[in-house]
Amino acid sequence: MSAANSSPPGNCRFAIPKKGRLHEKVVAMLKGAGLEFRREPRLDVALCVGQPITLVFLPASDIAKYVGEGNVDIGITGLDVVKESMVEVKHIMDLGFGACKLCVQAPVVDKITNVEDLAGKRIVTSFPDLTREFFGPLDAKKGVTTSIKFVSGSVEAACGLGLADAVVDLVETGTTMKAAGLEIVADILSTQAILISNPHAKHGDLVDLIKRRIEGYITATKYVMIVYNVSSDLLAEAVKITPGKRSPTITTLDDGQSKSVSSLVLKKEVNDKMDQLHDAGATDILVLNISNSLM
Ligand SMILES: Nc1ncnc2c1ncn2[C@@H]1O[C@H](COP(=O)(O)OP(=O)(O)OP(=O)(O)O)[C@@H](O)[C@H]1O
Ligand SMILES: O=P(O)(O)OC[C@H]1O[C@H](OP(=O)(O)OP(=O)(O)O)[C@H](O)[C@@H]1O
Ligand SMILES: [Mg+2]
Repeated sequence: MSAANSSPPGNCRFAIPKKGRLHEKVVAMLKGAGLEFRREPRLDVALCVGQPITLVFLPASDIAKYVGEGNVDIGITGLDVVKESMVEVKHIMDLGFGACKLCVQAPVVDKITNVEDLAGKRIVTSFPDLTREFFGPLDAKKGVTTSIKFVSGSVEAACGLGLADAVVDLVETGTTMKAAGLEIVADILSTQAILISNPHAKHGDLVDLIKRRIEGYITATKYVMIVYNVSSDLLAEAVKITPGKRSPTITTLDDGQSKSVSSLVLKKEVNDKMDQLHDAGATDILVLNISNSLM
């Protein structure tokens, strides 16, 4: 690394995907978590503003290995990458994006319903170790050896090209699989983006700070604050609808008859909750976005 592309000694190193579909989501998440940075063009490291943290931009598929081997302290990548890398890392938290499944897929025309029928055949994949682990017991049972070949991308094309009888690859919407005339025969793993650290990471305090900041951001994006007024005799029913994350905040209005209630509600449930509160007699119902949180 050149001087401009190196991390100051003593900084916590934090690896994030340099491109691909996880990159933008991770950058938006770090910004929301108050981990601001300036990245110069073409440089793969950037210093965080106000924290001794160096961001290191790496291919998503390499990040688990860097974290596991201690070259960086903490990182974000897919669970699929972590499992395939077969390294020991600490799984700190799920991040709630980048969700997809790793699946065995075979041509629809072959009508394969039992994955055991593929044991002993030719599989092409970007996940050779997970594929070997999956087919190992099936091979042992049948006394055959499945051929597993690695390709780095465009995996689904392998069957059409006559290179494979089936593939193992990620399925998100299923569009790529269907376009290639394939269907799912078996699921191997459900994956999403996760935060990982080296089990012996030196920067425990900074790892905790990153975890706390990201947790706060995730909570803020998942919840909204609902505020409403309700007469004292209807309060108990209304509070059942909005019990909050811990418990609701209840204050008495100046009229002495009514209460004002504020409570955290899951964003995806807020419209139903508003309808239910209206039916329970609540008025002046407001929904407020949360920009950040620390629980
Ligand atoms: N539809 C998807 N296909 C592949 N990976 C996905 C998908 N959705 C989420 N992911 C996650 O994103 C991770 C990185 O995949 P992505 O394809 O973005 O990186 P990449 O392969 O480095 O980029 P590219 O394909 O542009 O070279 C995967 O390991 C997986 O955890
Ligand atoms: O179910 P879908 O929504 O269609 O997504 C799944 C596809 O996306 C990924 O490929 P990517 O776009 O990364 O291209 P690549 O094969 O070049 O890696 C993955 O390897 C699948 O091919
Ligand atoms: Mg890809």
